[in-house]
Amino acid sequence: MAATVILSAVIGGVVGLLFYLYNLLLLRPKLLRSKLQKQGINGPAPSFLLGNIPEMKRIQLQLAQKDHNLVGLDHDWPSTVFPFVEKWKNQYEKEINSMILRTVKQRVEASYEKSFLQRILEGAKSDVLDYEFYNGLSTEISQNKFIVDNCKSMYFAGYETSAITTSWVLLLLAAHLEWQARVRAELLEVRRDGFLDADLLPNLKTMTMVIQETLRLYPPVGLLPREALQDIKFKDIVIPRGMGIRIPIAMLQQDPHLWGPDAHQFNPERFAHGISAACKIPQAYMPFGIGPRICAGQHFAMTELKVMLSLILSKFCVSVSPKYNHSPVYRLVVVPEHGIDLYVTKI
Ligand code: HEM
Repeated sequence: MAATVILSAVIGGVVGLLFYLYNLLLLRPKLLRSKLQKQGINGPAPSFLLGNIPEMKRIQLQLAQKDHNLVGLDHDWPSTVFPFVEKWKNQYEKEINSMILRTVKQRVEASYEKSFLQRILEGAKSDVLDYEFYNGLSTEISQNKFIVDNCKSMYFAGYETSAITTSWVLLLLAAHLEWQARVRAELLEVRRDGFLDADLLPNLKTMTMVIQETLRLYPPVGLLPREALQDIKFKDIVIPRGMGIRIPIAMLQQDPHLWGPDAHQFNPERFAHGISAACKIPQAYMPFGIGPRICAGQHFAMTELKVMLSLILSKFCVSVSPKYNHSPVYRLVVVPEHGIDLYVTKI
C-alpha cells in the first residue's frame, strides 16, 4: 500500500514537472507569442514601412520565428527567479546584435549610394564615441555597439509608432465618414493627374489635421520619461536630483481646460489654424515629445503617414465592423486591445 502511494506520488511529481516544463518552455511562450502577434507586436511588418530596409524586415521575421521563448519569458518570468533566463536573454541579445552588424556591413558593402546606414557607420568612426557611455570599451567593441544601438533605436522608435498611428487614423476615419470623404476629396483634388509626388504632400491640409487630431487622441507614446539632473524648484514643488518624472502626454492632450469641452471628441477642425490656435498652451500638444530629445523622425513619420494613407484611401473606403470593441490600452505604445476590425470596400 505504502509502495503504491509512493509510486503514485513519484509519477504525479514527474507528470507535474513535465507539464510545468511544457507550459514554461512551449505552451506559454506560444500563447503569449500569438497574443502579441495579434496585437501586431513582432509580427511581420508591412512591406511599405520597411520597404527601404528589407534587411530589417528579414531580421524581424527571423526573430519572430526564433525568439518565442524570449518573448514569453521576457514578459512573464523574471530572470531573478530563473537565472537561466538571463543566460538565454544574453545569448539572444548576442545573436541579435551580430545579425544586425552582419546585415549592416553586407548592405553597406553592396551599396554605393549614401545611405542612412552608411551615415551610422561614419558616425561610429567619428569622435562621437568619446561619450562616457563607451569609456573603457575597446574601439572595435564601442564602434559595433554604437552601430547596433543606433539600428535598434531607429527600428524601435520608428516602426510601431507609425504603424499604430495609421491604424488609429483609419479607425477614426471609418467612424467619421464625413472626414473620410473630405480627406479623399482633397486627395483627388491635389493629385489632379492621378500621381501624388513628394512636392504635393504639404498640400494635404485636411489629412494633416486628421493625423494631428489622431495623434492628440491616441499618442503612441502616452508617457514621456525624464530624470531631473539637478535639484529643480518649480513654483512650490521641489524636484530633487535623480527623481524620475513622467510627462502624461495622453492626459495633457485631452484636458478640457486646454482644449475646450470637446477635448475627448474627434474634431480635426480644431487644427485648421495650426496648433497654437487649437490649444490654450500649445506646448501641451507633444505627440513627438518636446525639447532637445524631440522625435528625430517626426517629419519622416508625417510624410510616411501621408503617403500610406493616400495609397489606402485613394483605393478603399473603410467603415467600422460591428465586431470592433473599443479598448485603447497602454502597452509599449497605445494600442487597441482587441485589434481594429474594419470593413474595407474597393472604390
Ligand atoms: C507617429 C510616429 C511617431 C511618434 C508619435 C513618435 C514619437 C516619439 C516620441 C514621443 C519620442 C520621445 C521624444 C522625447 O523624449 O521628447 C520619440 C523619439 C524618437 N523617435 Fe519618434 N515617433 C514617431 C516616429 C518615428 C520615426 C518614423 C522615427 C525614425 C525613422 C523615429 C525616431 C525617433 C528617435 C531616433 C527618437 C529618439 C530621439 C532622441 O532621444 O534624441 N520616430 N519619438
